[in-house]
Amino acid sequence: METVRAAERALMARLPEGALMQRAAAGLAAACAELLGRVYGSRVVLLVGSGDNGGDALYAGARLARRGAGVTAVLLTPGRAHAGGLAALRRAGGTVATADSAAVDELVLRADLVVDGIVGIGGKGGLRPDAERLAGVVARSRAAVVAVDLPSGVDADTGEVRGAALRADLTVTFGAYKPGLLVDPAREYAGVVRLVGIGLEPPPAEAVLEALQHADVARLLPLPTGESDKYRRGVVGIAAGSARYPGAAVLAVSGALRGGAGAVRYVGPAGDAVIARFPETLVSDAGPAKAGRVQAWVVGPGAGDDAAAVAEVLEADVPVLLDADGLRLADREAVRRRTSPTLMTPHAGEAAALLGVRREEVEAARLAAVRELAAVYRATVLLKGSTTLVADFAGGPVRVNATGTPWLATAGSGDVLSGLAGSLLAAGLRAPDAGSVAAYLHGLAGRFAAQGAPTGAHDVASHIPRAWRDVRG
Ligand SMILES: NC(=O)C1=CN([C@@H]2O[C@H](COP(=O)(O)OP(=O)(O)OC[C@H]3O[C@@H](n4cnc5c(N)ncnc54)[C@H](O)[C@@H]3O)[C@@H](O)[C@H]2O)[C@@H](O)CC1
Ligand SMILES: [K+]
Repeated sequence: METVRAAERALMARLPEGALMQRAAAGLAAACAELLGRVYGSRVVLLVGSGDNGGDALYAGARLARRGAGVTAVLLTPGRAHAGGLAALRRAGGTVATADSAAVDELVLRADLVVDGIVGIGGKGGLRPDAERLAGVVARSRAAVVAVDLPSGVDADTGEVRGAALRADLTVTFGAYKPGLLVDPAREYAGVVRLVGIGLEPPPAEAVLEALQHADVARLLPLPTGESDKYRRGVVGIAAGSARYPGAAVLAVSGALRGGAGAVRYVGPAGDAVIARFPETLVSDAGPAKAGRVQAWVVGPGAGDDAAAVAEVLEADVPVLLDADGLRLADREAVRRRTSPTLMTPHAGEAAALLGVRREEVEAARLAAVRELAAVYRATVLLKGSTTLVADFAGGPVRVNATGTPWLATAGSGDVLSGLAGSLLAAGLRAPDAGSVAAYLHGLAGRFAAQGAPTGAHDVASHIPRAWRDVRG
């Protein structure tokens, strides 16, 4: 949050005191009014902490009170609530209660709207006991809940939620998206997120997270030119599958064929299954080192215990994508020594095994986990899951993928992703771009394939071309 704060300080130096808060409160009140539909006669409860987050809530409450809402501010730390905001609310006809008064629960339970202004980006640690108790009452209420800047109790910087937190239907955030609004588990607490501009633009180079949009992905897609032949467009090698798991090889190849490489070379024991489904594949049963030239390797999906193939691939002087069994079988030092890029694509369980922690710990702190893995392996890491993150060991913003859908949590879907990302590597994309573009296309393809119903991984792969066309407009 230091970036946001620095930008705020710079802007405030140029603006009359309170101007930013007034902009924030105006945007917040407008969003609340829209949610309420009819403001006049509605019952609004403001939960107000001791900082400027509470100030925003109080000024917005004053605006709603002036439009005829019955507004009560519940002060969690009486005596320390924002003085200007409190005066404005009183002038507008609002009333004030303290969190320990007996009537507060009833007030919350009967409200149409609860505005969570307990803490914003200045919050430290989880909710205090009185706030935690109120969060429980809010959860039982049928009121719509609007969080100011971010839901109180979530960590703005990391997306971690260490205890109780307010669950919002809508979060109105100011100036910039905070990581806690984009990364699970905190993201789940935020509901729909609306960004209100207050004239605050943190310098993009310092952003902690970034999310690619259609136009960004369109710029990164490898497109054939008049000069292209299949070798110039890149050959991707897939070392995957085993007698036990031939399907993983087929699915990885199905992703690779749709990723922009000019040809797909398959190496491993599932050649017959691959050829039967995709006759355009170049198949070899010699090891990766003897398979002929490729511009990138994918190793691991369904590979069983073929540690030799993983070691051979890691020696190759081209980009390598490590997935599934490949992650488990790869020697850490061999990965760190590599001079060509390495892209690792674990899910939370695999990431936990590599870091030597429990899966729950990775799920609770996804941002920290993806950064740490990237640093430990000197690699680019794509952490799959509810919010897919891509981090590079060289630092820079972590990319968060916005296109995912829970329907993608299906067997074999990761094999398709690894083939797709490997193909983009072979076509010349940098590892962070190959990972994030693949996640983006894969998420879109999953949405097109699912359309609200369960879908299989092969179907996701066959919708990748539609995702390309959608991105290119
Ligand atoms: N700085 C600015 O220019 C702007 C700030 N805005 C608002 O101001 C907020 C940040 O304000 P502050 O820096 O005052 O910080 P907050 O209001 O987020 O919280 C800090 C206050 O809460 C207390 N506190 C910290 N952790 C707590 C916890 N776990 N439980 C209960 N109380 C806790 C602290 O003692 C401090 O008084 C933003 O989130 C946003 O809502 C907006 O008004 C837009 C402009
Ligand atoms: K809040």
